[in-house]
Amino acid sequence: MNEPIVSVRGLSHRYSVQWAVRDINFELTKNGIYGLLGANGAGKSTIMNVMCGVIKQSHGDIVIKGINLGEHPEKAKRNIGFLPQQPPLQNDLTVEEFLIHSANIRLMESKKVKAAVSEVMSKCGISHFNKRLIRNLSGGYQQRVGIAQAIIHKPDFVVLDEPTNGLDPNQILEVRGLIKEIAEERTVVLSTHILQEVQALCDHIWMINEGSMIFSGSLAEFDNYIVPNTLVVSLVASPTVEELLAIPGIEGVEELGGIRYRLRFTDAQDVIERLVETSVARNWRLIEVALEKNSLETVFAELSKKKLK
Ligand SMILES: Nc1ncnc2c1ncn2[C@@H]1O[C@H](COP(=O)(O)OP(=O)(O)OP(=O)(O)O)[C@@H](O)[C@H]1O
Repeated sequence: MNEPIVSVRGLSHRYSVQWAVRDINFELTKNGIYGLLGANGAGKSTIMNVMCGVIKQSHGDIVIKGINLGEHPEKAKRNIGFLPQQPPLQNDLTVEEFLIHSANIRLMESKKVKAAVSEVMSKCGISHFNKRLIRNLSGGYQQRVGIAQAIIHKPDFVVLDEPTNGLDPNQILEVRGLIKEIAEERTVVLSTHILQEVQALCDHIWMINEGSMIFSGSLAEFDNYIVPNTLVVSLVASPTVEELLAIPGIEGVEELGGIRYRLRFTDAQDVIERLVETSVARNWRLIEVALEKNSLETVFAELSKKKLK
């Protein structure tokens, strides 16, 4: 197996008495977009700040491309690009001046700075604003500058804390497009509290609740993690609610109007078989059976109540 780009081992952090993050573990070996999903205050920014060496964790290790961040911060940080929740922009500088400043902070070789600034402005679609003061850019373009400063030194690992927060719908689409491009050649971890964001962008999801990781998997796994427990049926003969409730395994019936019903059950396979048998025996004329898929919102609400085993 390849050397992991990032390993997070037993990461815990507390600011004062309360633990903000408890025992987070993961390893990333492939490029792509990894989404850290959680409600406000779940612990996302804490994890990101620790992974980027902005705050020092109470316990655990962060290893970036084989380099322990706690032991060799300067060396490890050469491989990390970070866009914090509050982008570190300097409003009185032009885009170009600010990116030169960012390259210098990253200790880039001075002869490489000019080309790197030009390349990153082109990549982020901000070349035409090179001489504009950052304060005079729209929110979407400011965010592009924030992303540009995060990748100017060509890190393999890029961390973006709520990168589309506060942007309008068009800006969100543009910034998401840019993130996808960046992830083609890098490992990107982003945080969000918006389910649609992970759906639109991420190859892998972690869900954080009250500082603990409660889910880790693909979007499809996330969506299917909670097995559906309702189905919708159409019965031409319109049986009564009591008749349907009499079928073993059906725990609730909701009339949807006309000949349609929503049935809540415990075991899908058994219930469907019994329903078909009963329908044939009583001539109910079953013409539709559809399992209802959980919406991501439902999964989110359910997972928030669970803890990862
Ligand atoms: N500097 C700090 N001092 C004390 N407590 C803090 C500090 N920063 C965060 N916390 C607390 O740690 C917990 C996790 O916060 P964190 O900012 O990591 O969550 P988050 O998921 O990023 O939320 P948000 O999306 O609102 O930023 C919260 O209870 C928060 O109040």
